[in-house]
Amino acid sequence: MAERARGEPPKQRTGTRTSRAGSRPILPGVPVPIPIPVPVPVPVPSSLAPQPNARPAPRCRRQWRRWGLPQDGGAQALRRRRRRSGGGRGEAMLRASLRQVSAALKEGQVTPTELCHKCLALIKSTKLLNAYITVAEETALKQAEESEERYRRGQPLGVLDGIPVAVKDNFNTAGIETTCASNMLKGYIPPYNATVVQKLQDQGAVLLGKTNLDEFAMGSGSTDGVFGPVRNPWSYSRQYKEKSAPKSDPEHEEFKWVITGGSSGGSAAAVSSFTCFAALGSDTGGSTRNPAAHCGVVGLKPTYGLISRHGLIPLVNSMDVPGILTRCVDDAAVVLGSLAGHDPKDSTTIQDAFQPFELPNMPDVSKLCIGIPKEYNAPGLSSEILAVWSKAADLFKNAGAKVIEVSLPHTPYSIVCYHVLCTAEVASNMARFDGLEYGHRSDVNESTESMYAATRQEGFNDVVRGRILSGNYFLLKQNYEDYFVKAQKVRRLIANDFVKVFRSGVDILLTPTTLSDAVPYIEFIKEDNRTRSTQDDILTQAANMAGLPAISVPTALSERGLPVGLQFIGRSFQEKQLLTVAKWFEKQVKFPMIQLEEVKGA
Ligand SMILES: NC(=O)C[C@H](N)C(=O)O
Repeated sequence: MAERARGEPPKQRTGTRTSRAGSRPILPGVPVPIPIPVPVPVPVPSSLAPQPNARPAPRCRRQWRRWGLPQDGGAQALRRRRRRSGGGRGEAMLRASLRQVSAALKEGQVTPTELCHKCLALIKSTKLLNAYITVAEETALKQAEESEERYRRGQPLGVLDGIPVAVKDNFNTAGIETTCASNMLKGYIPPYNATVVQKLQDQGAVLLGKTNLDEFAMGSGSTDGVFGPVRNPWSYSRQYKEKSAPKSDPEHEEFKWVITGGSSGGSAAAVSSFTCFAALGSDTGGSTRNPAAHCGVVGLKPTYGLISRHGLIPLVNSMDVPGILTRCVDDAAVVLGSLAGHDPKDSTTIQDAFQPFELPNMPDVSKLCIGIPKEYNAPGLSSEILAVWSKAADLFKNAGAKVIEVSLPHTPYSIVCYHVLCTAEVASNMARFDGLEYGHRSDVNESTESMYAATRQEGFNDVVRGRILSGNYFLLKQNYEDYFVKAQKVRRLIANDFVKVFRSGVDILLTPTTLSDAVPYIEFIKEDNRTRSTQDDILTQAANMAGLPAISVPTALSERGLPVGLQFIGRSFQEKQLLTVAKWFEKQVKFPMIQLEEVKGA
């Protein structure tokens, strides 16, 4: 039976409603004006050093050390790492990439059970991060033993055989509690696996547990779940502590830590803190890419329809996709290969079988056209992120790619449009939680109506109830045309913007993922985090409304010593091209991983 690791209860939010920009409240229904981009001179973060000759980075020991990328499938490099780290079996493995650890498992350098024990121990010692809601220790060890048996007997192996993974707690897992971080579903043990969970297990993955999130994935902070907020592992990094952790704030000592972003913050923190090698998130308006950017990991949102949603507890059916969080782009390609393809249980999935692909070792971007959408220089974008973005564009130019400014003119409407469509679908999706079919049922029983009302009052937090209220308002007969139908039309315009740009010859769009680096929790709860969340999604929502694939790649460390990610958006079902460009970029920027010792001290 699954054992739970839970954090403190959510803290009360206080304070006034202001936007991140500090001055510009964003009201539903009011389109956001786009400012003329003003170039601001800012220091270039050192981890994004200019690369005048954009040759692919040499595949040398130094590069491997920084990135942990495999040179020989990874086994040889892992042996070296183990020697350097004093020979601790498993310990050095934790920082390895999924591909490296897979090679090490095949070479017998480590066994699935050793690896599983190491991950479980690290989950315990990093409990403060609150990344996991449920740690499925028994199930994980059983799966690891089964995998070990397959290795021992020389049986056919899956691509993820013996590799510890984690899954966001809004995917159904047979026999393991699935809560959506909500009182409504506490204690719910699904009788079946989501298709993606089943596919992970079919490939031999070891499921360590279920990761924390905002209630029903509504939010961009991972602060709004019933099991408490998730802490960003980078809060404990040397860089952050030296550069910006508030020095004296005894009253709020425990809130120096920064948020992970969300809503898949638990998954991002789990991958970033080395407790698993890959994790599933979900992405409806940016919930995989946003926390990936804040936690310094790769976050892939695939094309809508490429991966089955069956068993993912729905938020916005027309936009939800399972997301993939890994430590490098190559790993994201491996996980994508094991999840993608038609599912008879989800009629929105592609009909064709998906051909898993390997990314080229030396990606070449010199023949590509990279589009820089000017509207993504949105209100509230920090000057530091603007600088990282423009530096990244220079990298592509220096590599011989054509880099042009493009316009996606309807982007400013995406927040409003998303708000109407999201809440309308939320209102309809949440109707099933009525105290009869699933989850919580109130003791109030004077009448059916009072039971319904009390169940939903006790079961949902105010973010969820707020969205249900807005959604029902937009769906009222007298409002439907003015809001829902109009938003559908705007969604089409937003999608058409992308079509036009890609038809004009642009291969990939390059944008920031978030408006700023992660903020301390204490600051986050002082402001109205819903306004902040809404704003934060402006750079990611449009890809969901257009159904396009997008990936956030960790790029630089901010002045405060926190990760900054950039986003690439590709054409529908062109994941191979998208990931190839992302891999090239990843090799150029050499983003530093956090140290295992720093995380352990969390
Ligand atoms: N899962 C998501 O992408 C949700 C999105 N951040 C929202 O609050 O609607």
